[in-house]
Formats: sequence, C-alpha cells, structure tokens
Amino acid sequence: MTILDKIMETKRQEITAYENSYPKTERYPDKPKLIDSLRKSRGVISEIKRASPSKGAIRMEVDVVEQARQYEGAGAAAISVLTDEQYFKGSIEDLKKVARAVSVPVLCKDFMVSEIQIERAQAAGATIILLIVAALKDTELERLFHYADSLGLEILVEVHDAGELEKAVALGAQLIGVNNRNLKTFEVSLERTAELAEKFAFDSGSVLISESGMNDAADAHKAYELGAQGVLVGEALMRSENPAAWIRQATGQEAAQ
Ligand SMILES: O=C(O)c1ccccc1NCC(=O)[C@H](O)[C@H](O)COP(=O)(O)O
Repeated sequence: MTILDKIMETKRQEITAYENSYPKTERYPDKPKLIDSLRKSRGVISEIKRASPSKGAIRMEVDVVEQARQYEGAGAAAISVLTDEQYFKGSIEDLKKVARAVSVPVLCKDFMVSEIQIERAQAAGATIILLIVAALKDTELERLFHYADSLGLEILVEVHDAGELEKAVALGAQLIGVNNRNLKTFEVSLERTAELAEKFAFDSGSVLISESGMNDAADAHKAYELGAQGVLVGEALMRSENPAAWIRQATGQEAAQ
C-alpha cells in the first residue's frame, strides 16, 4: 500500500464526521482568481506546511497568520494551507486563520474524496481546492471537479504522468499541477515537469504549475524555463529564515543570492 493509498483510506473514514459539523456563515476577505494572476505573470503558490510524511516535522510551531502575511507581502500568487491532521499536522483552523488574514487566493491542500470536504474547505475560506488524479476514480474526479466548479471554486488538478495529464485536460482543468514528488518513493525530480511540459498545450489557456521539491529560487527559475507559470513551494519556504526574500527572488523582484 502506498502512502497515498493510506492517506486516502484515512480520508474516506474521516469525512463521515464532517456532516453538519462546520459553520457556513463566516465571511472572508474577497479574493481574486489565481488563473487570472498566473496568466499575467509567473507566481509562487506559497505553502503552510508543518510536517509531511516524507520529512516528518518541518515547523510544527509556525504562526500561520504571520507566515501567510509574509508570503502575501512578498507577492505570493496564492497561499496553500495543508489541512490534513494525521499526516501533515495541519487543520481546518489553520485554513480559516489564513483566509481571514490575507487577500490573495487560498488553496485548501488536502486529499479530497467527497463533496462535503469541498463544502467544508469553502466554508473555511478556501477559493481553490486540490484534486489528485492518482487518488480518485475517473468518475469521482469528474464529479468532484464539476461540483467544485459549480460552487465557484478554482480547482488545481494534480498529475504525475502523461495519462493523468490527458485526464486533466479532458476535464477542462485550467490549473494543472505537475507533482515532482513520486508519491510511492518520495523521490523528487524536476524531470517530471520537463517531461509533461513537452506534452502541455500552452496555447490552451490552462497554466502549468510545478509542485514540490524546489530547494531555492534557482529551482523555481528552472521550472519557469520549462514552461511552468507557477511553482508550489512548501518545505523550502517553511525552513527559510527569510521566506519573503525567497519569493521575491523566485519572482525576479530581487536578485538571487
Ligand atoms: O510532502 C510530502 O511528503 C507528501 C507525501 C505524500 C503526499 C503528498 C505530499 N506532499 C503534498 C504536496 O503536494 C507538497 O506539500 C507541495 O507540493 C509542496 O512540496 P515541497 O515544496 O516539496 O514541500
């Protein structure tokens, strides 16, 4: 059983507890669409990541509001918040705090298996949700994609290979993320972005986002040169003493060190 299988099994058990367990009334600051900003300029989707299955604890005691404000101040295109509790030590509370504090798009980074999770993410202030092609049956992927779309959410569709990319394109996904991390071995390589960028229809209006394994701004620049319009960065920003400078260097606002 892979780590992704284990995570998905946990999610399918967890969601039964969500029914009617979250308030739906809270208002959050309005947020623009990520697709619009990435079509105009390259950007960093900057992640709040306390821990991970591949690395264990990263920064458990982070002040998520302070971290998110640093990201936003440096020009992050969006903020990703890991909300999974068991494997990533995140929470829906983290998402709410961030969504209240910032005016950039906010991604609920979790492993979606049902409509109720999508509603819960939106109720907690997310404007973007993640759907992982490898984690869902085709029918589930289609159903959840169209449901999230009907709620006005943006959807980041994550792929790992050419077959999954075809599925994302067939769905009409505008935000397509290539995960550089092999979720079976945890090996990380920008080669995945390179491979799939060769097959990506850049004139389609969809944007390619390179996810995972960026160690420094130079890696982000490599991903942009391959055709990515966005990069999704977690651990490097969480471990950085100056995440704002990291983002400014990745977006060319500041010279890289
Ligand atoms: O990060 C992990 O170990 C992991 C393991 C299994 C499934 C997903 C995982 N990560 C989720 C992510 O997509 C990353 O947090 C995100 O792309 C940022 O990656 P990084 O910059 O390498 O922290």
